[in-house]
Amino acid sequence: MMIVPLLWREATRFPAALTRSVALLVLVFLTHVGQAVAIAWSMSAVLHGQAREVLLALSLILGIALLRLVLSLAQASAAASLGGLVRQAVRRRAMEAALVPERLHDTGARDGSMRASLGDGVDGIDAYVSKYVPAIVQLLLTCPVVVVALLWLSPWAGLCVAVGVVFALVGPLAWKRMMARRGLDHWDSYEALSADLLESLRGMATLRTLGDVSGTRARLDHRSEALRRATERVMRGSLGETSVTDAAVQGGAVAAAAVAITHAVTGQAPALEVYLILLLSSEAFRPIRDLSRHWHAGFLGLTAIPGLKRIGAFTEPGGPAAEHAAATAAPGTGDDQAGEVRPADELRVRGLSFGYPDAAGDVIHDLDLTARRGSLTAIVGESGAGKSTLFDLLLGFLNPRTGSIELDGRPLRARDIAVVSQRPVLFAGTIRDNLAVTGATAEADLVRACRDAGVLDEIQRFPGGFDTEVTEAGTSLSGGQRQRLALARALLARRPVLLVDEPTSALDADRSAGVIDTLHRVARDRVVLMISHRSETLTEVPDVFSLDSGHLHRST
Ligand SMILES: Nc1ncnc2c1ncn2[C@@H]1O[C@H](COP(=O)(O)OP(=O)(O)OP(=O)(O)O)[C@@H](O)[C@H]1O
Repeated sequence: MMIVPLLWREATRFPAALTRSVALLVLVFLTHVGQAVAIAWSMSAVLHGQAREVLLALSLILGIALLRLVLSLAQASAAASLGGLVRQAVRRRAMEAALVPERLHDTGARDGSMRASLGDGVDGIDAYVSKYVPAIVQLLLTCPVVVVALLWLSPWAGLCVAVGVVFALVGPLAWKRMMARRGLDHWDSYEALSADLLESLRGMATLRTLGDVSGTRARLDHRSEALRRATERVMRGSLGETSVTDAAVQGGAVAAAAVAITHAVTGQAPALEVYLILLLSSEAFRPIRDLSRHWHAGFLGLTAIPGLKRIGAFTEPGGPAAEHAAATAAPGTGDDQAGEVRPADELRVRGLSFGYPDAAGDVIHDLDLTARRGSLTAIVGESGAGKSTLFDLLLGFLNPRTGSIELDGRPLRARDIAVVSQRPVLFAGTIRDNLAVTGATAEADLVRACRDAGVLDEIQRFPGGFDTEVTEAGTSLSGGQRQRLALARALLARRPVLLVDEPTSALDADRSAGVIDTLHRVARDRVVLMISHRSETLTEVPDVFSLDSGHLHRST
């Protein structure tokens, strides 16, 4: 018996479903005990030639079997419903955490391992929670009752069974712990293979052009081999665990049977009692056999726990992630959604300093910046100067060591900001679907935003117009089209601050000038702050700052 408090807590979050599942399990077990008693009665009646009793006992056995069928079906359904509730809750929390990026660009999480945890990991804990947990409760409730009944019938037989039960529960603990340890390696291998496989599939074109297909195949083979070895190690541990449990169960039952036979031979007990000892001692071990079966089914869930913890599946909403999720909640739900942008005049950053925890010095040094509504503000800087870090600080993904960020004199909130990232993400669906994530659905709004973003002409040239399908990650559109569509989406979000990261990186000179014109226009009723590498596109921008190793200067 291995109790994992974290998963118990998940099961006890649904007390009604857990109680129903346990109660039905106990009833099913009672039908087994009842049937054992009826069989003992029928055999004793056969021995004594009591035809009427035999008939009665056989009818009872049949009735109990039918009752058990109904109860077993109800119990399976109760277990499925408990498992479903837990799965849903765990997945919901994981999704809530997953939908809050740690950084604008790189979150550090690998999609493949996330998928493995969210899919197979969550399914794995279902078996532990819906089957193993109720089976433990049932064992604790029923096993002592049967052992006491056996002690009453025959103290020696009861003692043999009691010792067998204790050994069956305690004996395999060391094996179970070893399996749990090996299981973690197994899960790590499984996650690593899933992550590598997904990345290889996504990057297949790049790998092919770099001539690394065979290298990738070798890496995947290596991962596969590691997973096979880890699986074998777990299976060896599992065999050991099963053998110890079986030895204790069989040993206890055989010893009790030997006591029963001795009673029969010496004539110490009537036939009915002998049969009862034989059958009940076997029934006493039934919950243990069930528990062992469910342990193997629920084992995958145990090994997935660290992965699930990493993605926040056991973290209650209410932490910083949830606050951020709430702050960036879907447009249409906040007070700043109705109608036009609720304007803000001034974004002011004062004395901002930040250093990464594992880095030697600060990346942003005592930075002051004011960006105003009405004119575009741009920040230029070399690669590594700290531009993305500054955006992550503005977005609240990183916490400054010192300094403040205010919008019109109050702290800047995540829901004040719309972002067009350097690598905009589009979702599988139509262009309209991608724009509708902002909550805006009116055709006139979509047309205006797309016109302002300079992408309307191209959309109208597609045969499907706004209903043209874009694939996952937007690969059916050009880089420039994706960027302008993302800009249209950000405009539809109606936030008072617009952050734009490298808006012209995927554009030719004409298009770049067009996008800068667009940003000038949208800056009339928003604070617009853009990052750029290309200072040559910023000749018309009045406020250009240059970021140099985390120090900000006004550009000349
Ligand atoms: N998670 C991190 N841990 C430690 N250092 C980091 C981390 N992320 C970024 N840095 C460092 O911080 C500095 C600023 O990085 P940042 O990504 O902000 O630069 P950037 O100006 O946006 O660069 P680019 O134009 O290439 O995107 C770099 O020296 C980078 O190596």
